[in-house]
Amino acid sequence: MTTRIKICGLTRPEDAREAARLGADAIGLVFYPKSPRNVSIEQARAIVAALPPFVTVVALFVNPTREWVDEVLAGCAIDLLQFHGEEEPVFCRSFHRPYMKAVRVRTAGDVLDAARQYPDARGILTDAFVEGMHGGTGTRFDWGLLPQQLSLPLVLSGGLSVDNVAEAVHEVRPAAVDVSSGVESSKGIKDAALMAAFIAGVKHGSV
Ligand SMILES: O=C(O)c1ccccc1N[C@@H]1O[C@H](COP(=O)(O)O)[C@@H](O)[C@H]1O
Repeated sequence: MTTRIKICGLTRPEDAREAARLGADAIGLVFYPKSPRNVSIEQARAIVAALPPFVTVVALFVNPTREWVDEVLAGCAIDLLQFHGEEEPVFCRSFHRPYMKAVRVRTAGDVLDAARQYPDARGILTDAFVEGMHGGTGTRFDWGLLPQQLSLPLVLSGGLSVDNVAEAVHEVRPAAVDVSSGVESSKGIKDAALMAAFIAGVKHGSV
């Protein structure tokens, strides 16, 4: 199976265009005001308009209100929701859109528990646990905590970079990888050379 690639935390149309040109399957837009990568609906619309067809647009939220998710969905062409906080399953599914649930991994049971709790999610995204932060920290976690088998597709994230992504893909065999910090020159600004090397690393690790 091809390992799909999501580049998250874009804030500029030109970075989205470049990510797609290089072969990213999905891009992520952060709708979380506390993030340095937060975008407005207007910014998001401009980013989405820069994309060619067949690139999945993911909207990332952390404990949003229903009204905020509805406003984003009404204002911008979103394909998939990514919930990164403590959102309940009933909330995640209530938008009638495909969604992923993120889990910040501390114990071997965390990912299995999440798959049991969110059986209708399109995937479980695993991130590092960093006290007081919800994600996008550039921190990796112990991949040995991940289950060998999971009922849902596993999206590996958390501190992935050009230096470790081939090893990560080779070792974990995730359905997809998600990266933000590891391909940035500064927060929210993606580096074309790093994105290219990251995507090459995924391909290298997949063989
Ligand atoms: O990118 C952010 O600022 C962010 C904020 C709050 C929650 C999640 C966030 N990003 C996601 O975190 C993971 C790991 O990112 P990194 O590669 O370690 O920087 C990834 O899924 C991002 O989409």
